[in-house]
Amino acid sequence: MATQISPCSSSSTTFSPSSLNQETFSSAKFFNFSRKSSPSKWAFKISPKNQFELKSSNGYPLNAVSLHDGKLSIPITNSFFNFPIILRLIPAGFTNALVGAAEKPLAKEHLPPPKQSESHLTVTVVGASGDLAKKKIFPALFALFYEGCLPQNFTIFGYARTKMTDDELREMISSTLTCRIDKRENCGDKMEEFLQRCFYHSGQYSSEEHFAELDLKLKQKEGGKVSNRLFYLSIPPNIFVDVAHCASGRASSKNGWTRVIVEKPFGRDSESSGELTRSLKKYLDEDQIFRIDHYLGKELVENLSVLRFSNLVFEPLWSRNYIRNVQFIFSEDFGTEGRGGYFDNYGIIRDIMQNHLLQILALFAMETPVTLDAEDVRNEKVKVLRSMRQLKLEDVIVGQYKGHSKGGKSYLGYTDDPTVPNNSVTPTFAAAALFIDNARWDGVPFLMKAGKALHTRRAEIRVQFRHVPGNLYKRNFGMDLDKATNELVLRVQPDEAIYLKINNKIPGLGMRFDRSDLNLLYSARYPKEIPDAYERLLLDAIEGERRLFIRSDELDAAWAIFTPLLKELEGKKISPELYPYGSRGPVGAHYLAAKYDVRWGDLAE
Ligand SMILES: NC(=O)C1=CN([C@@H]2O[C@H](COP(=O)(O)OP(=O)(O)OC[C@H]3O[C@@H](n4cnc5c(N)ncnc54)[C@H](OP(=O)(O)O)[C@@H]3O)[C@@H](O)[C@H]2O)C=CC1
Ligand SMILES: O=C1O[C@H](COP(=O)(O)O)[C@@H](O)[C@H](O)[C@H]1O
Repeated sequence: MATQISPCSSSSTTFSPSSLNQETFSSAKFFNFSRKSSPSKWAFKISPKNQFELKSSNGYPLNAVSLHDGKLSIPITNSFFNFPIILRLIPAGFTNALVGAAEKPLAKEHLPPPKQSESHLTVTVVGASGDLAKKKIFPALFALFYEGCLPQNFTIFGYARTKMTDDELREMISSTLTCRIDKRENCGDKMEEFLQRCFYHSGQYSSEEHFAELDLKLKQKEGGKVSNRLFYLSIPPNIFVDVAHCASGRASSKNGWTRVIVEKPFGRDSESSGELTRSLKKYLDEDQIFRIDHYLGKELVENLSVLRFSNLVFEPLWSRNYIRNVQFIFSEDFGTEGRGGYFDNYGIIRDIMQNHLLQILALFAMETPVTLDAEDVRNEKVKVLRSMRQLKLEDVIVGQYKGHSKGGKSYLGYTDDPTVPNNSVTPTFAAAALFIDNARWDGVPFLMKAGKALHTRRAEIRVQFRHVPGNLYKRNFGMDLDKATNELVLRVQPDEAIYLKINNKIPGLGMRFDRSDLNLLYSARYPKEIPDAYERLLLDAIEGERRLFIRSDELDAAWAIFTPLLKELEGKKISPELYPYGSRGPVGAHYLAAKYDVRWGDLAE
């Protein structure tokens, strides 16, 4: 039986012990459950005669459970999954001091969350009038509401300088809300219900007074319940600290939690990032700061660890012994249109490589974490990032797109954008070779390639394996053994897929070979629409799950790899190689790969 559990909606699930990892016990047992709990944690084998009482450590009422025909049935409710909770499964008649003794006092952040009906969640989207808020944040909040993932009592607030009424905010966001293709029923009613929970407050980002006004409105909505407040800073980075100051001083919760999601960019280099962290920490504790990298919320990125750590066929191969190189490729088939002003101050290395691609690399290359808990995973990511060499100028090439006409249509070059200086040398494309100086990855090139205005939109991880030693069939491959190596591809987007390139005999009497794919195409295997990355990350922030958010020491380690290179590039005003809009990017990327005896895997496709 596959143990598929809808993360948020109410359901009653029956677990069949025979299909899961099994455990026999006769005394009280503790289980740490959260939405992320792996099915193996749900494993019980219990004598068929026993009656068990299920109790949660945080006061949630959970129905008693009993066994029927060796099956344990647990009612799962919204509240059950909205907060990580520890459950104790106690054999009937087992009254003991052990149960009490085993419970540790909980730290403030881990205090039992109050019952749903007694608490109220508010999500304040700061910068509500902006592009990201409209495009991603409000739609993700609606999707969570539709899925039953938001608590019973919640309110959404938009905050920005633009003058708007509540109705105008609703009007603005209503055009961006959609229901999933497979869930159209009640869509209109649900949207209306959601919109009625959305409100707006106009204010300055550095005005304590305006945040105090917001606080009053939040209190009104909370109606005396315990208040949990999430602020999403969807604003330019130069005002992050002002907002953190005002929100924490004048609009933070007095009796529940206050968390702040901070959007990238987290600084421009090691110094500015360190300064930003220090400034934020004047007003917020590290565990209140949720630095978001939305690539960590993408389905295939989340699956990377599952693929590697739960499949025996992969983990033993995951080292320099079998892997020749790893490639992280990001391309977009549009330019910086509309965001040129922001982009010119950052460039593609800061916009994509230092965060999205490096985060994926860290997940890919880290050692096995002790557990899947946030701190264990982030500890391993920091270790691998700190084992990386600082990136050198000779291991990087940069490019910038120029105008191009194709099929009677003209595409403007990067510097044709009126918000970009004519003489800008900001890279819109970069390729880099990175190295991890540890025992597992010594000498393996980790190549990155990221660009805007290229021929296609794509994000993928490609793992190229070594040649087969003493290959019996090498004559069949001719001179080019590279073409015969196995390659594992995780296509993050679009058309999520995992495929493995293998060599195969073409059926027939001869001995001719073919390169074929063992292909797991998500749309064919999993017909459900995949949630947007922002949904997963918002839900995690609401639940207090930090695993997919970036800790400050991870950020320091990430900037340490790129800062010297960025300074050199900018100090020397290195001119980028121009490439036509819609092309495959600068040819320098091929020379860089060739220097390490690598061929970009995406060229063959
Ligand atoms: N857009 C995207 O696709 C992505 C964005 N991000 C990050 O998310 C954050 C928000 O992005 P986005 O929505 O595109 O940003 P916007 O430029 O749209 O800014 C958001 C809001 O902030 C206010 N604002 C803009 N400029 C200033 C300024 N100079 N001073 C004070 N307030 C200002 C405006 O609201 P008002 O005038 O009403 O106050 C604006 O509506 C940024 O940090 C960005 O880097 C990250 C990934 C992707
Ligand atoms: O963070 C950013 O990401 C987007 C690409 O995100 P995706 O989820 O659409 O792949 C990129 O366009 C933008 O420049 C960058 O700031």
